[in-house]
Amino acid sequence: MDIQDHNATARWEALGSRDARSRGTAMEHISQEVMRRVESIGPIPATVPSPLATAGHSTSDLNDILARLLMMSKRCPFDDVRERCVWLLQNVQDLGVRIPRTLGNGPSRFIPEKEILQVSKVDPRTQSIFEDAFAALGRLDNISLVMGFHPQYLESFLRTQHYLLQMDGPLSLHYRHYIGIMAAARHQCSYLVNLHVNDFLQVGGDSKWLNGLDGAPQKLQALGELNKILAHRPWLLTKAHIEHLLKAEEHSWSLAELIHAVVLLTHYHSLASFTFGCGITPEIHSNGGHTFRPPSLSQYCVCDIANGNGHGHLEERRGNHQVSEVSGEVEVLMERMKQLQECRDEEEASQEEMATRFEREKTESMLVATAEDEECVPSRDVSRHFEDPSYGYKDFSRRGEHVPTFRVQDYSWEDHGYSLVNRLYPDVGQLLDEKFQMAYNLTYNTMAMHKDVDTTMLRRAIWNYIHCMFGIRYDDYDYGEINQLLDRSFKVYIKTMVCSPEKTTKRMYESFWRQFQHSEKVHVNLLLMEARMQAELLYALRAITRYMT
Ligand SMILES: CC(C)C[C@H](N)C(=O)O
Repeated sequence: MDIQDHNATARWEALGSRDARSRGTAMEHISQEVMRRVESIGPIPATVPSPLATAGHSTSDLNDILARLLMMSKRCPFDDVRERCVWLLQNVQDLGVRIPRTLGNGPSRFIPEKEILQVSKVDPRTQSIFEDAFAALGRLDNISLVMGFHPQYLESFLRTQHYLLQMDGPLSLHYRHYIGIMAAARHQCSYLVNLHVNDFLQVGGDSKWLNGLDGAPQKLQALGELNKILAHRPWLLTKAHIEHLLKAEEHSWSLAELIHAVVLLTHYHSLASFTFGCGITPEIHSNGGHTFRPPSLSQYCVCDIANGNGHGHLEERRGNHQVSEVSGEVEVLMERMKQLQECRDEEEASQEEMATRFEREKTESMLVATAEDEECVPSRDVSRHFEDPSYGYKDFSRRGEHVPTFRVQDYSWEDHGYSLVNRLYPDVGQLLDEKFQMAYNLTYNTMAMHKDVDTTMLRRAIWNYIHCMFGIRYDDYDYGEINQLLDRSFKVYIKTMVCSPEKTTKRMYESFWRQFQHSEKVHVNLLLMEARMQAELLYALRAITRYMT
């Protein structure tokens, strides 16, 4: 059974059906084919180092199937399918074939697996969100599992993503996934690149395009420039860039197509931020998610070690020591919030003073160092084909760069961006708006162990700080608050995660907000991701509006 084979694919997809009978039939077919395939290879003693290597070409298909079964046995939200997959893997193993096991410890390198929701133990609402996600894409990915800390948000996120990728829209399906690949590759996010390479091939995309942007149609090649600017310096976008895409004679984009592309690009840039910010691990069934080797070998991935992520235990121990040093951190922060609240009512700074505070914060944010100097291991996956040597990442260091100020009074999401998107790509403006609001307003009124706290001020500071890094200014916000509420290590994390997400390390994740819950750090990631997406969108939409008028 070839995994790309159409019938086979349909059968895997049927495992996501809500109807238990269809799932049962699909599972029956899969079981028979797996067993047939195993028998055709013949019983292989488990002592042979790579048991399937001797059996030639067909083994890689079998390996893929086994990896997929392993993924299903852990991640399928339907109990019956999970149980059958475990049973099937056991049977295959009994025949003397080595089955894969998962590498790593769950969906995130930063968050212990036991703290993340288990598909088998969720409340009914989350269960149904997981089932929908599974039915739509035939998987429940690690991103969704980690977002599962915030089911309300997850629902809105998945609804939007489903609409952008699978529902009626200006762009064809393979274009959508290809644009996702281009965007994720800008940040060397092999996790997202791998996911969408699979999807791209599944919807009939041409594998030649995967050799790099040169292999893709000119129309997509032309999007490369927009992709780069949006990802790294969106304030440089002008109407000339838009005109270039819309007026290219043969390979031109329609306005509606361009909006679709822009939304996809910004969605995947910011999702790459989330992926690195939460240390999302490779999916079980893709490269790096499982291994056929026995335990003890390949404990660490070389790249983890190089990134300072290989010393889990050591860091944990060190972490415990630090807890005593930082106790009180939350209380100090809460005290500051209280004071700011009180002062707010007293003094009003002048307009000039407010503008100066913004400029100061913006300039300072440029100077916050990311992990630029740390060695970064070049990734060896498909994303390297998309790199453009003329646009090295070093060039994108924002240190000391002048970013012009963008006044929300002149162009805002609510008054301008939203309606432009809705006009050209119906419903998407609405979906994005709901998602932004969801992220912006989400609160449980908690701060670490404290309950009944109004965290508005803190969440506002985070959102506005990200927009400030992009030069976006709200006239009525006092940027002096940011310095009171966000400390240095938090700013380093934010800057890295937003500007060069691939450089986020476990150490950075651990060194900010040490007393907060993991769910709160994921919450922070949602704010960062959505604020970044909105900032990029604002620049792109403003350029489009300027072109149109
Ligand atoms: C990001 C956190 C400060 C959010 C906080 N736990 C809340 O419920 O509002």
